Amino acid sequence: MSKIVLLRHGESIWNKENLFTGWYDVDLSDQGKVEAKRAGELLKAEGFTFDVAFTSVLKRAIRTLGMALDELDLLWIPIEKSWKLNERHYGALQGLNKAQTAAKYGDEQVLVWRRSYDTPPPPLEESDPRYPGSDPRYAGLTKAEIPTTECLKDTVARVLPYWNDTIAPAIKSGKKVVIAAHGNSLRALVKYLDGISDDDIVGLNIPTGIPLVYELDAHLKPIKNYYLGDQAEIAAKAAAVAAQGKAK
Ligand SMILES: O=C(O)[C@H](O)COP(=O)(O)O
Repeated sequence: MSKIVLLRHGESIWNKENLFTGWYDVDLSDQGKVEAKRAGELLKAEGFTFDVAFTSVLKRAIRTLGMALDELDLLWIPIEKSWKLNERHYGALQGLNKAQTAAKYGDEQVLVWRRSYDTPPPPLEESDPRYPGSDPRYAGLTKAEIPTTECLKDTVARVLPYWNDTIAPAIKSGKKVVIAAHGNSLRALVKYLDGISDDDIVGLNIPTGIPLVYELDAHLKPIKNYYLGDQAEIAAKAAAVAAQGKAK
């Protein structure tokens, strides 16, 4: 049996302001830093240790991982960063306020953009300053790999090969693994691990800064999964994520 930990970054400044973020590289809010430290404390209290860590190329996930590893005195372990663990690209919605977008287009439309499996948000033009094509961290990507928008299906299509080619072999070799990533790149992974249907994934919301433990069998099939911490508080945090896309 292997145990892995999935960790969504702590609250970011744009989470706090309720803005669609995607590939925008925003830092943690003060609350997000508290959450990241707390995640490390929880992992330490439960006796977790790690041999290798995987994260995205976005600072909110990298910083969360660093702060959690610092609590565990594991800042020295190898950290592999990949764009394949980035947040889902939010296309032309990036930078817009979620509640205001719902007030303009309706709660239902925003739910489709946020949570449907295969309907992407409106795309960016390549001339848009938000297009990631000239960002040096994506210099190694092919044109086809650089998104102008993504639905969850598109995110699964990059997260899953990274899981299969890089993360799963590390787990199978006996390494203890932590993955610090994002709400939707982790939804992509959880959908795959738990075999969640395209319809049911709409209802899955992952709270910020809470360690999600998966116990896996020898074939890396989940035996069980659970969040560390106060379960009522975690459920309230997940419900708050769901409510971010409502006009109110
Ligand atoms: O990119 C974002 O805005 C968030 O990290 C995830 O947003 P969502 O919960 O609206 O999909």
